[in-house]
Amino acid sequence: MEYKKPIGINIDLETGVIPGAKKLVRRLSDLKGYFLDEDAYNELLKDDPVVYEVYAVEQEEKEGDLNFATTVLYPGKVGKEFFFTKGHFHSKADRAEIYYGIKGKGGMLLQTPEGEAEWIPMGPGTVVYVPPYWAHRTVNTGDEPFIFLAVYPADAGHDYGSIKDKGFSKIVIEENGEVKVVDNPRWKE
Ligand SMILES: O=P(O)(O)OC[C@H]1O[C@H](O)[C@H](O)[C@@H](O)[C@@H]1O
Ligand SMILES: [Fe+2]
Repeated sequence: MEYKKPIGINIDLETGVIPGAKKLVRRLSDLKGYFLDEDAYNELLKDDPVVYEVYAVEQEEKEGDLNFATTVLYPGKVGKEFFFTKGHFHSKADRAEIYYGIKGKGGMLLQTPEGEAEWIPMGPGTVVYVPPYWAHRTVNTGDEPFIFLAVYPADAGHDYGSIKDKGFSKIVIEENGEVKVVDNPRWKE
């Protein structure tokens, strides 16, 4: 039997960087069609800001193994809508996930395949259990980077399809200086 080497690694709690991890950068241009306000999107696209970065330590897609990743989700808005991650179901839909808030302020939108949504506010120290079958998207509702850790089965995979096409049934916006979770006017059943 060949055993893998254990890993012990320090996350930089200020920047979210995991040394040696694979880095993924998502800019606004990678999120075409995701935000409601297309005029605001196109205006901001001139600068094409980085919306989030992911530092992932991933294993082969095998049952029983675990991946982990930090995400640095930058503050910002497209119109009234706060910056968010794309959001996904797992390709193996029954795979669960754990998130742990490290820095900044935000939350998670979760949604069943039938479109029932939940909002869980997150800050440093918040643990979120994402049950099997729930799509999940994180949102930065603050004015500094929102940084968190996620631990997920190595064979979970990402299924972006239906969220890309239909979005979430709720959106997270700023109105009169307040964070509000409201119905998505463009939500399609
Ligand atoms: O893949 P997104 O929905 O864009 O979210 C960005 C990333 O957030 C977390 O770090 C998850 O652990 C990753 O699996 C995911 O890729
Ligand atoms: Fe996930």
